[in-house]
Formats: sequence, structure tokens, C-alpha cells
Amino acid sequence: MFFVSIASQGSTKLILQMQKMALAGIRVLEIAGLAPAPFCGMILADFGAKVVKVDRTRTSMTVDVQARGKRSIALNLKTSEGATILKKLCSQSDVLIEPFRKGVMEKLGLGPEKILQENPKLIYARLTGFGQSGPYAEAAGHDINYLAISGLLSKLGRQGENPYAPANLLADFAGGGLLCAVGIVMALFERSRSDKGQVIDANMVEGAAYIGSFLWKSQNLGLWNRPRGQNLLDSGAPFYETYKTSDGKFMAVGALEPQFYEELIKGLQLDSLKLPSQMSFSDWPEMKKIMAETFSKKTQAEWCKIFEGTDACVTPVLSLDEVSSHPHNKERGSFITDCQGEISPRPAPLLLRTPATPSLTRDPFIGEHTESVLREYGFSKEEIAKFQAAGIIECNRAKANL
Ligand SMILES: C[C@H](CCC[C@H](C)C(=O)SCCNC(=O)CCNC(=O)[C@H](O)C(C)(C)COP(=O)(O)OP(=O)(O)OC[C@H]1O[C@@H](n2cnc3c(N)ncnc32)[C@H](O)[C@@H]1OP(=O)(O)O)[C@H]1CC[C@H]2[C@@H]3[C@H](O)C[C@@H]4C[C@H](O)CC[C@]4(C)[C@H]3C[C@H](O)[C@]12C
Repeated sequence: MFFVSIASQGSTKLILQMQKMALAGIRVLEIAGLAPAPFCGMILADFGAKVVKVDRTRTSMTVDVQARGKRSIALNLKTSEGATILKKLCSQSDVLIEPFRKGVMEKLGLGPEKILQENPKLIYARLTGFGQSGPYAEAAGHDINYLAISGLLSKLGRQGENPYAPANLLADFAGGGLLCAVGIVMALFERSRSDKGQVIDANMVEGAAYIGSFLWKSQNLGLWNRPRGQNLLDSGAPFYETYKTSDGKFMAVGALEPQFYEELIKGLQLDSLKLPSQMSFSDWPEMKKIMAETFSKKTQAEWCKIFEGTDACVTPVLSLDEVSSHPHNKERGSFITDCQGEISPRPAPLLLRTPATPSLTRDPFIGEHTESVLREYGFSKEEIAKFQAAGIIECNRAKANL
């Protein structure tokens, strides 16, 4: 983002300055992985870091949908030359993100001991499912498995139903990608004092558990001591629930505090004198039936009108197609549209002086920037041609021109 500042010292000077995003100047290498590591890299890129994604060679199609603002190089790490290239890139970078299970980087000769020896200032972020030690460290797994081992999954789901994983949001993205990015930023901050890098053992079991700290810490409050799906915040309570409307849409109700609950009852036009008290657990199933019946009588738009401007904590459940045009999100510009017309969430949080300025151009093709990145990191044209001829790298310039 550019802004103009005018300095007057006899004559008026027009100075064009590049506004610095929070992570401007930070060089990140992200080895291509499934979902959490790409998200981590995207956060860093959104906030201004220069992120280079290290893709595999001989992969024509990418399934990475989180490559926003990154450049891609295609590098065969299973060749000694490929590993040497990565080492050289690491020696000039601030951060390396690796997405494999324990031992894979060591097998490639790219473990942290070796890499940090050459660049002791590097932040070497390892984003795994189970961490770098323990009996599961080398096992394959996905979000649902990490969530299960974290303990959180046992708490998620409706009464009488099996535990339910909310897409792959909790372990992969919250406990994995996001916390890994937090770790990287903290390590960068610490490096500014110590001048030293470090290894980050980010993993989704512990990350998800940490995200769920409230569940552990609030057990003594009596919030979670009933079976799954019968508690205050896990779809047990009638006033913390979703309800279907007459047009097949849904409303979300979060009227926890008594004063807000009162407004909910008022909006639903129920007679509070004829209802059990809000916290009568045994009456919750019956209360849910009454509320479900009531909500089913009007459309979502009608309920929105009724609850608009109240503190009843009732909101429409919006679809992904609807969010960007909702008046609240629209006014704040909470969603962005890229050059291909795709809508996605604006990076959060909003740093008011140095906001993230996400790239709106298309994602890179695999290997689109191999040549330019290697040149930037000091490889000669001749070396690049040699690597390319030997299949150690791929430069996909043709696709870049499409
Ligand atoms: C969208 C789907 C993904 C959903 C996310 C899912 C729910 C998750 O939970 S993601 C989190 C997964 N876990 C982790 O990230 C934790 C840490 N990582 C791991 O534990 C493992 O990496 C692993 C278990 C995730 C994968 O194990 P794997 O054995 O495959 O890998 P590693 O042991 O880590 O080793 C990697 C090997 O590769 C070598 N390597 C790596 N880079 C290079 C390189 N540049 N050069 C050379 N070699 C390289 C490395 O050395 C290792 O080698 P060795 O093994 O010899 O040591 C998507 C999930 C599945 C997708 C679908 C699927 O792919 C089929 C279709 C494909 C098609 O193209 C598109 C449609 C698909 C249907 C596709 C669609 C979606 O993308 C998926 C459903």
C-alpha cells in the first residue's frame, strides 16, 4: 500500500513511501504440505513476509489453496544438489516451515542441527501432528486424530451422537497453522534480543489442547460436567443453540446472561411467567422444543427484523455466499475479492497502523518463481540451467505467461 507524505523545507517535496506491513523484510521458506503449514505461511505472507513455497518437481497440479502472496519454486529435495540448494536458501532466510512427520527432514540431510549450524539465526518451525517425540511421533494422521488425542473431540457433538469434528478447523488450522505462526512471530521477537534462532516443535495435538484450555480450566465452574451435548455451550442449553426458520434457514441464539435471555424471550413473544427458570437443566429439552416450534413460524429475515437492535444475542446463520454482503461485514470490509472474483476473509486481526495487505493476484503456479528466487538468493544463470537440465529444479515459465 502506498501513501503520500508532503515535507516542506523551503520547497514542497513529494515523497512516495511504501507502508511497511508488520512482517516486511522477513524471508520465509515454506516446504509444501497439506493444510496447516500452508495456512501458517499464508498468515505470514498476508502480514508482509516474503514467503517462498518449496514445491515438489513433477507435480503439475497443485491442491494448495492457501498460496496467497507466495512465490513457488519446484525443487527435488531427494537429490543431494536439491538439498544443498535448500540449505543455501536457509542460510539467507529468517524462517523455515516444514510440514512432515518426525524424521523426514533428517532423512533428507536437512534436520535442524545441520541447518542451524549454517544459519544460527534461523527459526526452524516444525509443524507436525504428534510432535517430535513420543510413541505417535512417526505415525500418519489427520486433524480428527490429533483432535482425538488432545481430548477435545470427546467433548464435541450433540447428545446421544458420536463425537463430531468441526471440519478440520480446530487441530489443523487453530492448533496447528495459527499457533505455529504465533510461535514464529514470538521466536522472531525473541531473536531481536538474543540474535539467535531456534527450533519450534509445533504440533496439532498440543496446539488443539491449548486452544481448548478453557475446557480444562472451567471444569470446576460446572460448565462441562454433564455428558456431551448436555452442557451450557455444547448444544445442551436452549438459549445457546441454532434453530430452523420457516424458509429452511437458521438463527443462532447465544443469550447466556439473564438480561439477554429476557430479551430473547421477549422477542420470541413467549410468556416468561409460564416458562421454567433459565438454568433449570431438566427443563432444557422441553424449552428447546418450544423455541424450535417458535422459530419455525417465521422466516430468517422476519426474525432478523425482530431481533435487530436488541441485546438478545440472536443472529442469522449466514452462508459463505451471504457473508460479504451482510451489512455489518460489508461496512467493515471483512471479506476481500481477488482478481479472479473469489471471496475470502480479510486477514485478521486488523493492525490499524500497519494492516495486512493481502495479495489479490492469482496464486503461483508450481515452479513459477524457481528462476527468479534462485537468482535472488545468489545462484548464477549457469547453475540454474544445470540444475534444470538435471531435473533438480523446474522452472515453469510457460505457465506463468498464460
Ligand atoms: C484437502 C485434503 C487435506 C485435508 C487436510 C487434512 C484433514 C489434514 O488433517 S492435514 C494435516 C496432516 N498432518 C500433518 O500435516 C502432520 C505432519 N505431517 C504428516 O504427518 C505427514 O506429512 C502426512 C501424514 C500428512 C502425510 O504423510 P506422507 O507419508 O505422505 O508424507 P511424509 O511422511 O511427511 O513425507 C513426505 C515425503 O515426500 C518427500 N518430499 C517432500 N517434499 C519433497 C520435495 N520437494 N522433493 C522430493 N521429495 C519430497 C519427503 O522426503 C518424504 O519422503 P519419504 O516418504 O521417502 O521420507 C487432501 C488430502 C488428500 C487429498 C486428495 C489426494 O491427494 C488424492 C487426489 C489428488 C489430486 O491431485 C487432487 C484430488 C485428490 C482427491 C486430493 C484432494 C485433496 O487435496 C485431499 C483430499
